[in-house]
Amino acid sequence: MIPQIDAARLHAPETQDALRHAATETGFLTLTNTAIDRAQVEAVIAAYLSFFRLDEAHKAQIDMARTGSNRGWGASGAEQVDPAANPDYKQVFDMGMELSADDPLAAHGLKYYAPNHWPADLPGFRETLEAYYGGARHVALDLLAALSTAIGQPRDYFADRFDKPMALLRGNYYPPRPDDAGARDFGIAPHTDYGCLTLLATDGTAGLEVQLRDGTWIDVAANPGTFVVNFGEMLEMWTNELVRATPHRVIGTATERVSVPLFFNPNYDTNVAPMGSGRTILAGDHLSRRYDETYLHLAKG
Ligand SMILES: O=C(O)CCC(=O)C(=O)O
Ligand SMILES: [Fe+2]
Repeated sequence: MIPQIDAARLHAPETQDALRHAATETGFLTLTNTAIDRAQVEAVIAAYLSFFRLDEAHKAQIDMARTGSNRGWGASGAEQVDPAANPDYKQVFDMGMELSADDPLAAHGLKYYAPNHWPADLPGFRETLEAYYGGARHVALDLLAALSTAIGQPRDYFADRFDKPMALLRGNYYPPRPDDAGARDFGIAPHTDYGCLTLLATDGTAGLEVQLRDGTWIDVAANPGTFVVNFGEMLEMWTNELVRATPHRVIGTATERVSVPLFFNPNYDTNVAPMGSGRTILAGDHLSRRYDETYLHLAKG
């Protein structure tokens, strides 16, 4: 079972127990009662839908395969998260943190702090996403503060490591599963997320499946206003594999579906080597390696 966490009681002893269990056993939890209400989630999902419904030529203006950045539109087939499967049939729209050119971190991680690409003629789209992005980062950071005490670290362990976060907000659009889709075709193939923490909103349509430790897949659904949270490979490494990165997938159904993950990662220059190891592995370098394996246009480039 997936633990449920009340975001208004993150530091209560029973929540801390549930959080530790979620992070170290299942790798997934659902989160209610955050500062982001149902209406705001519905608004951001509606904004993404209005973008994905644009014709291809319009979206192609900000196709990341053409612009070469991981901002803007990713067409169906642009990513392959599992080398044993075909490229995912989902479409995506990505935006993230922008830093001014004179910021020392901007020089490093152009990929992570690059200017966003916005579609032309879509009123309110940018504002809706930016407002949601700000709120989602707060929710994610609060949850990390609670997680750090739940796993025996100081409450502020993560705080100043996430003040210029490589935080990517994505809209995933899954069309109805194509009639000719086969066993190697997925909305998103089985994978673990690369980063630290993923805060996912969905439109309430079923589709997400999570793999339990015995290998079975279970459905996880959340209505707008309830979030699904999971942990990624970077945090797994950072915490000496105390926190688990759990495989998940979307095969897809006859119903179209929108989901909105915030991939929440620390500042580019954060040392995410296993705690206590004395090694240095920069968060940005770690992430780059995994991105290069997944975004087909980066792998080719
Ligand atoms: O759409 C979903 O429910 C999951 C999406 C996902 O796993 C991802 O974007 O990494
Ligand atoms: Fe994922």
